Amino acid sequence: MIRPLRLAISGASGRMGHALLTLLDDDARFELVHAAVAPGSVHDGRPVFAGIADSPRYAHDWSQAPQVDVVVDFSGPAGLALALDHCLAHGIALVSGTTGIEAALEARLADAGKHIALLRAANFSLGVAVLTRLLREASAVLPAWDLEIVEAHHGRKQDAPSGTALALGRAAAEARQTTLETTAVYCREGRTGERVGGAIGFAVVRGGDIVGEHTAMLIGQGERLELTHRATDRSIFARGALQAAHWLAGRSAGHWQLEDVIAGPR
Ligand SMILES: NC(=O)C1=CN([C@@H]2O[C@H](COP(=O)(O)OP(=O)(O)OC[C@H]3O[C@@H](n4cnc5c(N)ncnc54)[C@H](OP(=O)(O)O)[C@@H]3O)[C@@H](O)[C@H]2O)C=CC1
Ligand SMILES: O=C(O)C1=N[C@H](C(=O)O)C[C@H](O)C1
Repeated sequence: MIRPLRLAISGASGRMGHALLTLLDDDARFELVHAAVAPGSVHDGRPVFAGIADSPRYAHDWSQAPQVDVVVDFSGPAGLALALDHCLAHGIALVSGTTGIEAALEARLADAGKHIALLRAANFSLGVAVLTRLLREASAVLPAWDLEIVEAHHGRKQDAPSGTALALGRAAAEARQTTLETTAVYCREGRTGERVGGAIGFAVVRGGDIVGEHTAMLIGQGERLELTHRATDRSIFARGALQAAHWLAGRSAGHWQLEDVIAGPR
């Protein structure tokens, strides 16, 4: 019998942590061995699975972690930085869905690919992977149409625009042989003047319990194409991340993509 992979979750007490733990209940591929939370978290020290005698406990301290095969991180920039330290120190594969990362941590992550297997995605759903492909194609076929990306999320989200919106914008920009750095418009207010040709605009909605919605609007003269993805359940992200973790554990160092996982075994 193949032993289950020893899994650590970074951000285990959060919304995505909860979605991951719910799926793990019924997934023999993994054994949860560490459940990382923030220093000072109210969950620190509590059992992860209430009523189970030998349940792992939430812990802020990675030095308490036993041997781990793969870490799945949905925490935030600070939590990801701590998980990354641990993965680099012990040669552990890392799957991360954390978004809103600043340049210094991006640079550390870029370098980490030389030492560990790393797979990051702004969105682990299958539907958004397909949306990205469709947008790439539509943007290339309709290069002169105006592109606006609208995203909506729950009121507790910490970053904007969402990582997914930025990734969609990047994919479209690439298909048009340009970059987000030169085309993105993140904010419009007051007397903005006319829309700049070739701009990729972003608009952000926050409120209530919206799980995550993204619409790419390609706007021409007399017609408009809209590509929309609506997530209604976080389990779609959790399932994708666990699939990625199963695929990534034991792989060589490097930056792997969700597309590699979807394409199948190598
Ligand atoms: N790629 C994708 O498919 C998706 C990505 N995301 C991204 O995942 C991230 C988390 O989202 P969500 O679950 O909604 O967030 P939550 O705020 O619900 O959860 C965050 C979790 O991270 C923990 N945490 C916070 N700071 C630290 C720290 N310094 N060290 C260790 N752990 C820490 C929190 O612990 P505690 O609260 O106990 O203190 C909590 O468990 C965000 O960046 C979000 O954008 C979300 C959904 C899908
Ligand atoms: O914070 C969230 O909730 C989500 N974040 C991701 C993002 O920033 O794109 C993915 C998903 O839309 C949910």
